[in-house]
Amino acid sequence: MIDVVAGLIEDDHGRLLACRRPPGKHLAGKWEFPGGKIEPGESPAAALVRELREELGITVEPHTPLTPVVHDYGRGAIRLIPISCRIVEGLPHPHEHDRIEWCDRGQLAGLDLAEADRPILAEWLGFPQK
Ligand SMILES: Nc1nc2c([nH]c(=O)n2[C@@H]2O[C@H](COP(=O)(O)OP(=O)(O)OP(=O)(O)O)[C@@H](O)[C@H]2O)c(=O)[nH]1
Repeated sequence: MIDVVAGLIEDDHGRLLACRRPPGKHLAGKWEFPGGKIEPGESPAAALVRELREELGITVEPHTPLTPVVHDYGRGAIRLIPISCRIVEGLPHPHEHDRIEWCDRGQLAGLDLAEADRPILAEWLGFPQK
């Protein structure tokens, strides 16, 4: 099982940052929540901070963990661990995605999201709006 952390980055308008996987990668063209594989001995929150620095050039503060999702795309199972977070420094620039987009609830519902991310988005959409 490979543990992967994914950040639900919320802005002040209640939107989430969605990122599109680039051509040539597994799940190219699918949208996801940015993050990546957790290294041995690393906590999910620490992995999230490290990955979002690398991928987007931002520093985040992890907040609430959501329910992890185990999924197999046919090449071994991943455990996707979602954590909501806020940006405390920097503006996101895509270093590893071909598009990034702040999405409101309607836009999120219409995204061609990676399969493992769908229950995560459903859980987040079920939270009361601020
Ligand atoms: N970062 C991230 N990965 C996700 C999400 N949803 C999802 O299924 N994944 C899958 O989790 C795995 C780890 O992703 P990654 O971004 O760290 O790794 P990668 O694409 O460089 O590695 P890979 O191509 O060897 O799998 C990938 O297979 C990716 O497709 C998500 O929301 N965020």
